[in-house]
Amino acid sequence: MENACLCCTVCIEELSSTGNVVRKVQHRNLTLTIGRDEFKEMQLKITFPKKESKYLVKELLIHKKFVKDGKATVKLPDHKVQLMLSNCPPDKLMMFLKTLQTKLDCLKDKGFLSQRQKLFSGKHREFEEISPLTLKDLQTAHNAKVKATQKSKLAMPSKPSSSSSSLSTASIAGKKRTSDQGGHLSSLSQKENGDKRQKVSPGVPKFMTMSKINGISPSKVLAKSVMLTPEQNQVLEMVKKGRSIFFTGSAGTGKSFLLKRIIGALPPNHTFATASTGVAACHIGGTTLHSFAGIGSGKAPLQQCIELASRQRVAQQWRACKHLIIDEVSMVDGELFDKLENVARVIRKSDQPFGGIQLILCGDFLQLPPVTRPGEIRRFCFQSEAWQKCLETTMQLTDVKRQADKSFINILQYVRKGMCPDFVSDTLQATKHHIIEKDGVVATRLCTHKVDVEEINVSSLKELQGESRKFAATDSEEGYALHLNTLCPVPASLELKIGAQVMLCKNLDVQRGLVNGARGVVTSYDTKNHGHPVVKFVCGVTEIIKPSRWVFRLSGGNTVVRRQVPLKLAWAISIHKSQGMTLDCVEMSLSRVFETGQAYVALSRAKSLEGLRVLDFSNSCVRADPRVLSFYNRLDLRHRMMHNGIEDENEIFRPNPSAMAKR
Ligand SMILES: Nc1ncnc2c1ncn2[C@@H]1O[C@H](COP(=O)(O)OP(=O)(O)OP(=O)(O)O)[C@@H](O)[C@H]1O
Ligand SMILES: [Mg+2]
Repeated sequence: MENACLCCTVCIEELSSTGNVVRKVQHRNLTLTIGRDEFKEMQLKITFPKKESKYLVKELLIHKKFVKDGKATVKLPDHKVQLMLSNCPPDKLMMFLKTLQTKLDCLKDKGFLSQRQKLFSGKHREFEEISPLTLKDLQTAHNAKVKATQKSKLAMPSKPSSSSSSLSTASIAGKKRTSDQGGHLSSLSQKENGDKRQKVSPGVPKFMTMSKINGISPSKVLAKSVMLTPEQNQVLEMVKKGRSIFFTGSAGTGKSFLLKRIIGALPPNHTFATASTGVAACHIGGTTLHSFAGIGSGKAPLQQCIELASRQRVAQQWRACKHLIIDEVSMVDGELFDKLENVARVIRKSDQPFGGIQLILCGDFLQLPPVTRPGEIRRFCFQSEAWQKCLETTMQLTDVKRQADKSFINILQYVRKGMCPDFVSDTLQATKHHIIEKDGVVATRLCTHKVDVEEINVSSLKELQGESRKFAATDSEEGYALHLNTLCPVPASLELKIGAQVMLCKNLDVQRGLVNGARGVVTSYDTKNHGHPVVKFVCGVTEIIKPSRWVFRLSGGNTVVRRQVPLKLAWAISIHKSQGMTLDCVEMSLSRVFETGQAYVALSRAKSLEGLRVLDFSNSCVRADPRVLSFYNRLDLRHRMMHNGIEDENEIFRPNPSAMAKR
């Protein structure tokens, strides 16, 4: 069972009775397996290259603050052992810990056998991998926690005493041994010979309680694990097989969404998530491709780029990389891609394509192209030599998730391909009469040019009556403000007034609609609590917006953190900056469109036709690059050919056999 096994780096720490580390040994690539013994009690098996160790698990403490970085600590107080796990695929680690916790909660609910009962049972030793987590398990664990919380509330003396003594005499009727569950009790251990509980490791304050880890309701937990569409799952499987892949699809088919899941499925120490632009990089929690590569703008001759990438910290990063993710690859210049491929081979001292790195590229070439200077010849990434050499598989996502309205999706498909039949232009022209303002939230204006954005936001803020408030970002390193301004969606200094139109730049609570791109208006400040802005969102939720953190990995591996209120002014944003976003209510002027794909990017940000207003639609803004169209036509042709004879209908290219053999 996939979630019962985890392969990662494990540092095994042996602890003294006071909780100090007395010995520690680090092992790479150990396998942890959750199983049951002959008494159906939980065992954690660690498989070393030449031996294995098994621990009976009755108590467990988990520190999972860094689970997103693929790290966690599992403490087994009964065995005085602490396992420091690192370099785990974050999603896998999360599910492993959830399985461990939930199954243990279920077992605790049933109670444990005594040593005596075990001795007299006469059973043979057994180890069986634990069964997959079911909704029933989650429900049982959840109920057990509720029950335990109620019991502990009832057992709680009116005057709380300072230690375990108030808890030590609590016993649970009908069970030989039950370690009470949930809440603070999960940080308590029991002695073998009774129901006495005492606090273990008072010196380890940051261990999570089980109730916190399992705090999500069972249905939500399972829903989260089945969220990918079948075609998204196919891509994920292909990535897991180690293929170098390009996956594409129209706007809103969930490419970036899937990338986040892919990142969660790969080992963090060897995975580098990048994108062609800062905004797109931030969207997937990564860095820019330029920042990763450490070759400046990449315009210098190849030899110079190699020298730049040979700097110790940059080279270390290139060597550590086994999986390179690039979002919005349509904006990566073909010449740059060829240079990167060359640099990768030289720095990694490998003749394999891209130095043996697995490439996971995603984007839509019918959206914005690479930025070029006037007079410069544009070369798309798919026209590069490296593309032909390195990419083994291309897959397409076809299920649009951003919009639900089929007729709007159909209109967008025409615009994407540079086509504008009458019904498309009639429908889009008619949107200029749409009234999309709601509850004081005005539509965000998408502008073709950056200068217009600045002007609209500054002048609109000025026009508002009332005092302005400034919110200053806190950066972990001084001197990075300018760099962070390009990477981070929030500015170093954010000026707001009551009535300011804002956009949320972070997913705060997806269930309640507080998602990246959600539009709202500042209604007041939370005077009781640091004066954080209070925002009323289009989705109907009013929320105090507290500062959030953004972590960026710089070239050379260092990280820098910006802490700022996750809002930005949203009277206007540029179409280039909007690439990758989903917007609630959006207005645009397309008369000065200057790029192929630009109108498509702007239009496809809207979640619905009702939430869209095009002020001046004309057919001339709908443009697609003929080279890109023929690239997609070739893909479609191969797709159709494969459809007849090949099982995997979304797979367009068969793998490049030479690249496969070498990896
Ligand atoms: N499997 C899914 N289930 C539910 N929602 C999804 C799924 N996949 C994507 N979405 C949602 O669809 C919207 C669009 O997804 P996303 O931004 O990843 O699309 P995209 O293909 O990257 O678009 P673009 O080309 O514009 O960057 C997001 O709100 C995302 O949360
Ligand atoms: Mg995207």
